[in-house]
Amino acid sequence: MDLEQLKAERGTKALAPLPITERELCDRFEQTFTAAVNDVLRERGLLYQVLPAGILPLKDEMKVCGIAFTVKGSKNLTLESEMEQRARMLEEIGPGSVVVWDTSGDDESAQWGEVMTMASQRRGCRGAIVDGGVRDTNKVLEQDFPVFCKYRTSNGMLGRFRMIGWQMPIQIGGVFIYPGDVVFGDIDGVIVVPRAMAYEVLLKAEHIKENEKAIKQMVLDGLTPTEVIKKGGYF
Ligand SMILES: O=C([O-])CC(=O)C(=O)O
Ligand SMILES: [Mg+2]
Repeated sequence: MDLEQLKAERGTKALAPLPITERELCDRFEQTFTAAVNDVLRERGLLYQVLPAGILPLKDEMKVCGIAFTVKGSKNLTLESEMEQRARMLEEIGPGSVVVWDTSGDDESAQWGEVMTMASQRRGCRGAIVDGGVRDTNKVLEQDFPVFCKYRTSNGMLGRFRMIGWQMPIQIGGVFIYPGDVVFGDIDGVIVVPRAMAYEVLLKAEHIKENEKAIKQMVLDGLTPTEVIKKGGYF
């Protein structure tokens, strides 16, 4: 076993350079849709980039793309320095990020709420994706901040759950997420695009969006599904 090789593979990698700014990249992804991005990743043989289907937006209209700021935690009854630790995490969130929570499968606590929304939004955060819970839901909704979660609960995480760390590799369902990856969520759920291929995937997703306009026009023009396929269309 080559431990050094494994460490290099799993460790936090230097961020792969992008040919456009992160902001433009994420804004342009948000003009596409997750199904298009999914089709591009499928062509590359990446079939498992989607977070578990139960992680959905608080509102159907919510859409977010951002740079993954990863957080990991688990059920834990200890309280010592929990608030200070959480404050440190929130203060490290950078502009353009989306906070992504690996909760080790938690099913009872809220890892996100009203005040965390306010604090992270002030730091330029674009949204939060939680494989866990959200509370203060009405107050989060008022802030027009996209949040994707598995459930809603009044259970604050203090004394029930705590962070193990942040900006580390995480795993949600079968998906590995590294800090700096591109995460994109809409009404169909959340997909993770490895950073090194993000620009290329964006261009292809934009192409799919354009191409599907022509396919939809064929259907509107009265072509049968068989005729659509013969003309290069698909569903
Ligand atoms: O500790 C929590 O559960 C989060 C919370 O209520 C908030 O951010 O307002
Ligand atoms: Mg609160």
